[in-house]
Amino acid sequence: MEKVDLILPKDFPTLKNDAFLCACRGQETSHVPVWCMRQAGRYLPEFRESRAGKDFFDTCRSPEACCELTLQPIRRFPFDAAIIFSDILVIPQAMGMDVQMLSGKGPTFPEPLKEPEDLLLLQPKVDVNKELGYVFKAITLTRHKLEGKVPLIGFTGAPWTLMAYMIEGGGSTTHSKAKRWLYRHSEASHKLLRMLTDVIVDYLLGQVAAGAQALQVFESHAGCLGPVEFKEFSLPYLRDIARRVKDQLKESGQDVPMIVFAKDGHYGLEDLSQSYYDVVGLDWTIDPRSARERTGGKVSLQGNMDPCALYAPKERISEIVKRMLEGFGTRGYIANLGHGLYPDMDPENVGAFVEAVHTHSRNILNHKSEETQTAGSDVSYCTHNGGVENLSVADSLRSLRRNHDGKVREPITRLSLPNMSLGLNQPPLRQHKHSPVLPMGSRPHPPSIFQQANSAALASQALSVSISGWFSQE
Ligand SMILES: Cc1c2[nH]c(c1CCC(=O)O)Cc1[nH]c(c(CCC(=O)O)c1C)Cc1[nH]c(c(CCC(=O)O)c1C)Cc1[nH]c(c(CCC(=O)O)c1C)C2
Repeated sequence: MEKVDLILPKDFPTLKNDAFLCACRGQETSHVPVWCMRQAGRYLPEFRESRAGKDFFDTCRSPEACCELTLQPIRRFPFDAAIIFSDILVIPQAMGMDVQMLSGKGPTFPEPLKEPEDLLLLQPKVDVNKELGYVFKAITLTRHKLEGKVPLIGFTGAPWTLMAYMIEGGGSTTHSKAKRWLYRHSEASHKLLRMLTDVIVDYLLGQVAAGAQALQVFESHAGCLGPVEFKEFSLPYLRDIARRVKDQLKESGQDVPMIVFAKDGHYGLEDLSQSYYDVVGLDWTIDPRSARERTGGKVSLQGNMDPCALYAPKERISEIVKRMLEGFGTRGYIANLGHGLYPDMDPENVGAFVEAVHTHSRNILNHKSEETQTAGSDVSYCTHNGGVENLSVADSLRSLRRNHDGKVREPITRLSLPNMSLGLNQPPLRQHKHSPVLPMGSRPHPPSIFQQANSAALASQALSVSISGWFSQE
């Protein structure tokens, strides 16, 4: 028996920094958590040294190597989360396809899928413990070795992105071979997407059983689909994955935050915010305020600085980060890049990015808490029996809790802020002198609530959470 087999997914060290997990759930944090996609990567000299001369997928199959590569960025920077070192293409391998990582070329499938008959060559049922147990071992080992410093994220590629690689045989700019299947062999495409979805669900559940504390689903090739194809070939499978994983975890009393990152999939933002995920990851082409408006507080957001901004001088990085934080607000937000780090990036600038997120967000939060103390006496919160209690804005906001389906968990009667009030089908309420209250019993046109609530949300940086309560309780 190998040493790593004796390390079990239990008795994990206590988590010391839960900012990332709290932000995923829309809860308050003392700073905005930050991590970077591809934080374990070639921009780090220690990564290049560890990987030198070794085959990429041999490295992926070594739990000790994956653990070491995952920990390297955590030792260097105060990231708020670690992501397990692996690759999305281990799934096609588990389904029986040969995938090699060729230097200078990237992932290559010597025998990609060409026609629908080729689906018969794939394993119809994958035993993830047998085929991908090495990833689970890497997760368990890493979770122990992290010593509770930060949570560990597990991940997978989404069905469409994996399908694209399996048909293209590697990276592509047009994805024309894979898209040919969508237009020409739509039934076979759905069959393949369903097969992938089944493996992915088992794979993600296996990652959680091994110790993953959050899960990210990468739909890296969403951008080459139009809105219609996205709705048919990507969204239903992304939804199915989150629903099935969440449902099965619920049965064992677990709730693990799930993040969906559909790169360049702007048109899917509203749909993705109502797809059982806790967090929607954004690339840099979306404006933070507009993303908040379009997702209406139903999910937390993650992203979205242009990775190339890391080529800027440190002072400029700091300004860009500040603007990004002002756009997203500090609650229900995880700072990240809009895509992965590139190999030629300067680790020092990555450090500057992390520091800027922590420093600016702490400043904003400290400033906000001073304002909240002043605003506290202006806030009235009406209880169920019609009484009125005075609560601070912070208390009122704290009592808003989201479920992953976007519904407010605790019954909120009304939340009044100096410039905004929301009523939720409750007994007659008294109007606070500073609060223009929506008339009881009226059903204002949703967009008008949206506009009002959005300006309040921008001011308070959290109110948007209650908008979903309004709609879900109607
Ligand atoms: C560091 C690395 C990885 N994969 C590859 C590399 C570079 C090659 C090397 O080090 O030798 C090849 C590697 N693997 C892949 C590519 C992209 C090829 C292409 O389509 O152009 C390359 C060069 C495929 C891949 N692999 C992944 C995605 C989804 C994210 C994204 O959109 O970038 C994709 C598309 C996921 C992935 N891949 C990796 C991680 C590790 C954790 C971390 O982020 O720190 C993750 C999450 C690790």
